[in-house]
Amino acid sequence: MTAKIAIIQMDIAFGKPEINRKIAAERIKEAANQGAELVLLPELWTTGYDLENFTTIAEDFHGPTHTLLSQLAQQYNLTIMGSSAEKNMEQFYNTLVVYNPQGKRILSYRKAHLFRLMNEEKFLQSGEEKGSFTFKETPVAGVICYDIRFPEWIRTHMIDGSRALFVVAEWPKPRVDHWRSLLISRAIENQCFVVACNRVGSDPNNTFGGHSMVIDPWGNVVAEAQEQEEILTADIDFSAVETIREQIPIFQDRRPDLYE
Ligand SMILES: NC(=O)CCC(=O)C(=O)O
Repeated sequence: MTAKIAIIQMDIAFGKPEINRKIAAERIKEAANQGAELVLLPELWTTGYDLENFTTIAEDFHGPTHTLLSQLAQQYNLTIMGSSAEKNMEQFYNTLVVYNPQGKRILSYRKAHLFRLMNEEKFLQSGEEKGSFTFKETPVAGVICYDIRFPEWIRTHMIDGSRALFVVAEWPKPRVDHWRSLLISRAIENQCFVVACNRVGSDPNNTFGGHSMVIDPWGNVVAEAQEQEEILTADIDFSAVETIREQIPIFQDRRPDLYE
């Protein structure tokens, strides 16, 4: 099973969902014209880290961001994913959603590991559920930014059979070497594709590093953006995962009796 993936590496207008929705809709159209079947938007792509204003700009699943994603997914026959500010019963979450080509929301994954350096724990609740879903009949998973520093969390998704890990992020430029190394490590140790979308530009507190990437299950970087806005595309062939898992059968050779 093969798929064309598009990563929308974009700047984000701080606390301005309407502007971000307009720009993202244009980029999604461009990606669709390039033949993309799955489009990845960054972490908190509608608001950025304007956490203090989440009381007014966060949305439930009936809000304009979700209506737009559902409509665009159907219009362009695409799967679309990205995280945004979720409001639920006066609680707030950083939530990754996936809309399928029928416009149905098939995943809502709340970020499990909140990042203190960007004050998430002061404003947000963390999630408890995994980010597993199915894309083109293939089990895959999605997580959010800081989550990639927790290999044990990623492994729980891979033990369930995932063939690809999708990551959305707002990862600051000073740690972009960590971003690259962590993503490559997650691909090698889990023998899966890693498809990762970071933002570019700045907010009042950080400058973000870009370097969105597609990595194959051997750990080769098959596509990588630089530090400007860009639509990065790649074709991925999920059968490569089986080939590598047969060559070095780590999932058979694990010793959970020693470490679980
Ligand atoms: N938005 C985030 O979770 C950032 C994570 C990060 O920068 C890190 O170094 O980890």
